[in-house]
Amino acid sequence: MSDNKAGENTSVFSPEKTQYYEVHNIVVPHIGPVPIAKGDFHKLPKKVQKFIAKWVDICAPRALYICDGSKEESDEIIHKLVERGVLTELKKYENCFLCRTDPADVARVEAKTWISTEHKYDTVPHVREGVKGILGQWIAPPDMEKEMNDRYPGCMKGRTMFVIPFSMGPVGGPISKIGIQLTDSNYVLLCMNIMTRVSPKVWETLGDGEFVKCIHSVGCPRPVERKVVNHWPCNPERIMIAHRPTEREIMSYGSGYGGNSLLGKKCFALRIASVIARDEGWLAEHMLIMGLKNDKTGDEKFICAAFPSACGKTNLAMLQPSVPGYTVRVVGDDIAWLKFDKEGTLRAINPEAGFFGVAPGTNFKTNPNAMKTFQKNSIFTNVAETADGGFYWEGMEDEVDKNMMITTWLNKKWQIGAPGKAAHPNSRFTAPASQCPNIHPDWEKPEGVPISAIIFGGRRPTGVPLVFETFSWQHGVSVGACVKSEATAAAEFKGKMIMHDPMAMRPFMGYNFGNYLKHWLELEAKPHKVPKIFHVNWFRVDEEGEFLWPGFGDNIRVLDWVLRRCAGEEGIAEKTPVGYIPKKESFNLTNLGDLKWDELFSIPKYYWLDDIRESKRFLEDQVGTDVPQVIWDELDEQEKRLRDLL
Ligand SMILES: Nc1nc2c(ncn2[C@@H]2O[C@H](COP(=O)(O)OP(=O)(O)OP(=O)(O)O)[C@@H](O)[C@H]2O)c(=O)[nH]1
Ligand SMILES: O=C([O-])CC(=O)C(=O)O
Ligand SMILES: [Mn+2]
Repeated sequence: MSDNKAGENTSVFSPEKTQYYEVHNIVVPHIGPVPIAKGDFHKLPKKVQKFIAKWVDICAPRALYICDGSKEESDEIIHKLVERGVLTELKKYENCFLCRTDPADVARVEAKTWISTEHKYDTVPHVREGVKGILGQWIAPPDMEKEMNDRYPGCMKGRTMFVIPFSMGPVGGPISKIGIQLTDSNYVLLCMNIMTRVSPKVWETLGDGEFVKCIHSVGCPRPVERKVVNHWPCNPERIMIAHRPTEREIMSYGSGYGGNSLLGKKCFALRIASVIARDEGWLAEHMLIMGLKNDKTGDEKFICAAFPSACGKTNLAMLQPSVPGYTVRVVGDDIAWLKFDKEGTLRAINPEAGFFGVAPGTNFKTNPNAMKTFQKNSIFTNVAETADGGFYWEGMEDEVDKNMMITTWLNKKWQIGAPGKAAHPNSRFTAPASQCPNIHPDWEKPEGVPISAIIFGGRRPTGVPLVFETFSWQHGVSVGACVKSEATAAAEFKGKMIMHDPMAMRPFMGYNFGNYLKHWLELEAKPHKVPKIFHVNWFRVDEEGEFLWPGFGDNIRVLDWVLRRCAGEEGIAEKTPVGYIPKKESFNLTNLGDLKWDELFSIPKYYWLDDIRESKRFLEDQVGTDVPQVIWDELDEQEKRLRDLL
């Protein structure tokens, strides 16, 4: 790569030239001219030209393609991918396609995700000696440079480099941010077109301004050395998802899947954005946003909820109520950017433009709104296919003919009832949010919607009640800091272990978690009106392992109680050591049938005492001296309340 001049402290990635353009080529110092397949390179902002040139010089693609996010562009790419066998058309629907990945590339890889800052403790907390930190992985800049040098030079040989200008949040909105992703994956381009706002308008809005630099390569230059499985190039052994928050830069190598490759999502909108949010006084959170309009009064309230991956955000956001009373509409299903306005009201925007949702478990009973959203213009990854050109996954048993021939995600013939699974447990749909039948009319409102409640939750098979309200903002933050959940298929973990996932952000923290908690606590300052904080658990089971709560559409009953509490309704809550729980007679139980209320709401003293000790140990081990004193005080008080319990 570039030869550093003596004494000059530049990265090996910095080309010296600033003039890169010939009529049909971009000309870079080390590899010379590279043809421009599409787009007006010379019209791009200068900073962008420099960014692209630097990476063309390093990655050595065979051509450059500047995307415009148009329907024609997607159609052209889809056509090519269908011809090559990368995508299969799902003929039963309009403009829907199935993609099967290499089975070695099916989920986020947390063990290979890194953040690089000059000072280690900017990124990770003071973890106890000998303990492996789980709240982010730090890598020193020189080590990162070395890893990059081992991967990127020539990594796009024989492939096209796509330049994707995208906005997280409505283009030009006051809370929105711009990113530019370079990628050699056309699947990624298609999904980015759905998940973010890709448009030439981004160039105008950007001008000379700052943008988040996103570099992505599947790590499979041509001629390929690694066998390509399913026409899905990737390099799982060499995956590295790296972030430089100070430089607002993301470099992702080796994977084409989901949160590893759609860099606007977890990498930008959570990890990098949480750092920007810290610096600018707002929050970037792993939260859904939804609106609930009271049909009687017409009053509408919005709430945010943070659950770990594959724990029910998409389902709650799209909720179809099982009982009358509310009109429920979705603003976002995965990520919220929250900012206090001048009046001190907390407002949230959904930075995304699409849903990248878990397919298994989704059906017309559990989530009809999702089903209706992806009947057209959608991409399905690692689901199964029915003989009549439809999608199929676990949970659709009652919606497909029992004798239907099905091809699994692994391309094997299969029928309902046969052993094994038809779809990968982390298989996903990618669909435009605008197609959701209950999308909120204000979902793209640039200044966001006002938030009345924040809800934390996780998969807790035992001990944790269906819902409780925390006593204060500080208590709520301590509850968020202690969120735990059973592992799911969204990342590489196996088995059903209960893991800590504080604030549902464990895999997505962009900076020292202790400082993140301080930031949350500081937001309570005047004139900020902080919302109430709740905790929910849809996943408690009885002795037979059956869910105690029906979940899905019935979750409206819980939200009803939450909103009544937010409105200050008295007499509907009972105080317990962990928070307020509903009084049974105040809770909407109409048509619910048998419900083991006492079991669903019990707060077993010794379970909770163990839990709190374990949470304290977790914070001591993982966050150490960075834990704010307020959090210790809250945990001590909670422990005392539990001890006093008869
Ligand atoms: N029992 C039960 N299962 C649920 C409920 N809500 C969601 N699920 C199941 O949990 C799984 C994940 O749900 P999602 O809504 O996709 O979870 P998510 O939080 O959006 O996941 P990510 O997109 O990975 O962040 C699916 O298989 C759902 O069917 C519920 O209320 N009760
Ligand atoms: O990031 C991904 O691959 C999918 C996702 O939404 C999550 O894991 O929370
Ligand atoms: Mn989701």
